[in-house]
Amino acid sequence: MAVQSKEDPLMVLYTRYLNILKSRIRQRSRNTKIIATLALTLSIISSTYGTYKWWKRRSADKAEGRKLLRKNSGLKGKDGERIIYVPRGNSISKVVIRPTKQTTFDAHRRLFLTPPRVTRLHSGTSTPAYGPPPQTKPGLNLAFLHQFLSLFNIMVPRFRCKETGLLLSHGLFLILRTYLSLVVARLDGAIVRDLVNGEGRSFLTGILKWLSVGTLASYTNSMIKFLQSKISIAFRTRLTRYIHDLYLNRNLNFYKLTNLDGGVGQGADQFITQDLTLFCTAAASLYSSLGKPLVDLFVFNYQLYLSLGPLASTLLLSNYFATATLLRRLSPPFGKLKAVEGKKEGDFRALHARLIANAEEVAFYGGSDVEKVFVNRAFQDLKKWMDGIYNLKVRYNMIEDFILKYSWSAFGYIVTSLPVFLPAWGGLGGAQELGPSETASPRERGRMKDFITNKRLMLSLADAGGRMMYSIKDLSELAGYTSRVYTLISTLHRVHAGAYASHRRSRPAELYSLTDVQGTLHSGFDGVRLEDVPIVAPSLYPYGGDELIESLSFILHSGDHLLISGPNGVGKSSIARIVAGLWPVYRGLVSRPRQIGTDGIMFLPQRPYLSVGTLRDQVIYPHTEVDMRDNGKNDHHLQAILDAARLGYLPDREGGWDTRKEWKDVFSGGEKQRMGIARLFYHEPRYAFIDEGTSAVSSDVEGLLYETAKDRGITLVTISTRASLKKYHTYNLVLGLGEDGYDWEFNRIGDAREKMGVAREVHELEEKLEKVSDWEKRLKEIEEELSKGVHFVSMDGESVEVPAEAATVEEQEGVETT
Ligand SMILES: Nc1ncnc2c1ncn2[C@@H]1O[C@H](COP(=O)(O)OP(=O)(O)OP(=O)(O)O)[C@@H](O)[C@H]1O
Repeated sequence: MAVQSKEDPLMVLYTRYLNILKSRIRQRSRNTKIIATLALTLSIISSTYGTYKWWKRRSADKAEGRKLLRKNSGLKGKDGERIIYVPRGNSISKVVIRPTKQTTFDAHRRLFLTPPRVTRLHSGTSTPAYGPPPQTKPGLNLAFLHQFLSLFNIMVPRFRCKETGLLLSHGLFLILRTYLSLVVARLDGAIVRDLVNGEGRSFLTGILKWLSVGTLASYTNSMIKFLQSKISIAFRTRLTRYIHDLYLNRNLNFYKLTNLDGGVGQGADQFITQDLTLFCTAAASLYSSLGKPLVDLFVFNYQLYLSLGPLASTLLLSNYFATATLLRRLSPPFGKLKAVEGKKEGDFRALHARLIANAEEVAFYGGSDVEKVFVNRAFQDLKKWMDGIYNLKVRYNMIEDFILKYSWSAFGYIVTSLPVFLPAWGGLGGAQELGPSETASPRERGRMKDFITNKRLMLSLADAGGRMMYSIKDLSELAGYTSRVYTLISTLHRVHAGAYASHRRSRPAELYSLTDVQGTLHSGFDGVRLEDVPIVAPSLYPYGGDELIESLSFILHSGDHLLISGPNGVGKSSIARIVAGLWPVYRGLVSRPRQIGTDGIMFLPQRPYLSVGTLRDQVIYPHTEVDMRDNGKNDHHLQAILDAARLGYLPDREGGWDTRKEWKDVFSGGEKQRMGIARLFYHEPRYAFIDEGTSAVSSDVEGLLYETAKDRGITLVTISTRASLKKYHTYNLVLGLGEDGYDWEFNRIGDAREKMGVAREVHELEEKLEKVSDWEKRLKEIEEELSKGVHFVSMDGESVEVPAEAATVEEQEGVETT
């Protein structure tokens, strides 16, 4: 057959361009040749010098990394980038993490919050506000295309980036593999022909060629797999960093996402850890499972067109379309099924995470049985869903397998037989059949070679087509993962931008919902000020929150310490949440210092938090060791701080500053609270909110801690129900007054109003005490009477006095007491 006997097209191209180059060089003058040689030498010297400088810089980096590796290597570079050194075998590699710029988020907001109408992801309101509405089912539709392209913008941010390089080299290897498959198909045919012809020399050469092509093909195959994994991890790195930048930033999106928005349910952990990984793996594998077969389809179809003729090509193409249409119709909605599976996995995982976080409490209550019921129920739910998916899959796989493997191969045999049975329609193969008649035997051998080559091509083609068809399912599953990741990122954008709009344009926003935030949080004030601020416990979007206090106003300057007191659940901690920016300011104005922590304002939460890391990290949290050293502090300072917080024994007890433990299990309740106070002493903020920060600390130590904090120039805002703390404060904000408990009072401790308030309180207490003493008196009288004896009236009306100890016996015998 002519095609197989032709020279390799790649070799033809190579020889042609080599000859052109040689002839051009020959035509040049002597001077030009000298100049060109000089230029080449210069460029070699300069690139060698460049490489030498690069190598020196790299060695210096490595030396720096080795020095910093054992310490916390979170160095900060320009533009907020972080430099970390990671051990890699015997060497160390430097990783620079650049934060995503605000302008990038602004540019992407359009993609994630205002999708084009045609995708039907848009909610229809004029104001851009929502992530995908629930009615958009994940599947092979325009919404999927939009979501995937939006994510692609993050995964491959510019043309000149690492990911483009990876995709291009992956593409090159895919083309190389297709080319090698062609070479293999030809070789296969040639080897069989030589074997049948009994040409030993050609046969051996064929085998040698086969082995060398095989080596190259194996290398290509493993490179394809390697690059596929590299693409997957590169995509994952881009997306994870992007999500982390959006999730963990100054806007406190990680808190707001679950506590205020609720768009992603229980939390983002499942989305970030599992769904994102599945999405990246599916996206990277789809590139090769769609890209390679697509290249194969074109190349092999063309080859088969040449050798089998137009009829065969038409038949093959119609076969593809028919199969794709049929499978698409029969395919269950894998995208939607996968998205729901992801959610159920998340629920199950969340229950386990919750159990780990609260293990001690559950153990004290002996709650293992009920917790088991919860986790088993969640697992059962997940299992049922997955069983359903497997049942659907088994039916679909059966049909898919039959069509792609057996009916396609039967069809393949028919197509390859075209040159034999229908030579006029059989392309070059047919032409050979119609050619001048040779002896029967060489023609048969030629047929065999052609048949084997064509069969191999058909097999590769069937494989390519099959993989394309299989990827319909993969594509649907990818649509499910895409929808999950897109939902997370669009919800994060919504939280980040505060882009909330009323669901119905005609209806006004619900009172105290996220669409009804009209207050201002002003940071940059030297003090804490609230002006007509309602204290509202928010509900999840789009519902309205509960008003705890209608309107609160007070102002606090440096040096004036404030105690916020009142009954439980009245809204004391809520004030701290509003000032910290965790909850929205629905109305009025809240002013506070700009900085959080050192030189600004700091909040010690009610539940003490201990981070992962060393003992040192616990004291300096949220600083890192590098920050600590930048601030001119060292371990001696930290020791003095621990001494002041009455925790000076900790480094010895725990084995030094660099000890790493699960600190939340190591420290006692009081130690945890004192660690919070130690952090306060380390950061020395101008203002500090302490929410029940010393409730587990003995009162003598508590007093010392308060005095030390004040001596260090920290203005305290203490939230507590302990009246004994009054003596360390200047002002007292009392909540929960009045009949309904909605009133409040802000008094200077010790002034006339406060004294009146205290007198009133004392008076109320005295009244209560009087009542108690009346009751005590009465109780005494009863006891005395009982000890004297009890008068009983017998059944016949006579009064009988019975000693106390006998009374119960008489009672049992039916005597009525008076
Ligand atoms: N994350 C939250 N989302 C919605 N409502 C909340 C949230 N946290 C607390 N609340 C509600 O806000 C109200 C006030 O809570 P807050 O913690 O301010 O009370 P508190 O006065 O500090 O009580 P305690 O003295 O018990 O600490 C409570 O009714 C509570 O249910």
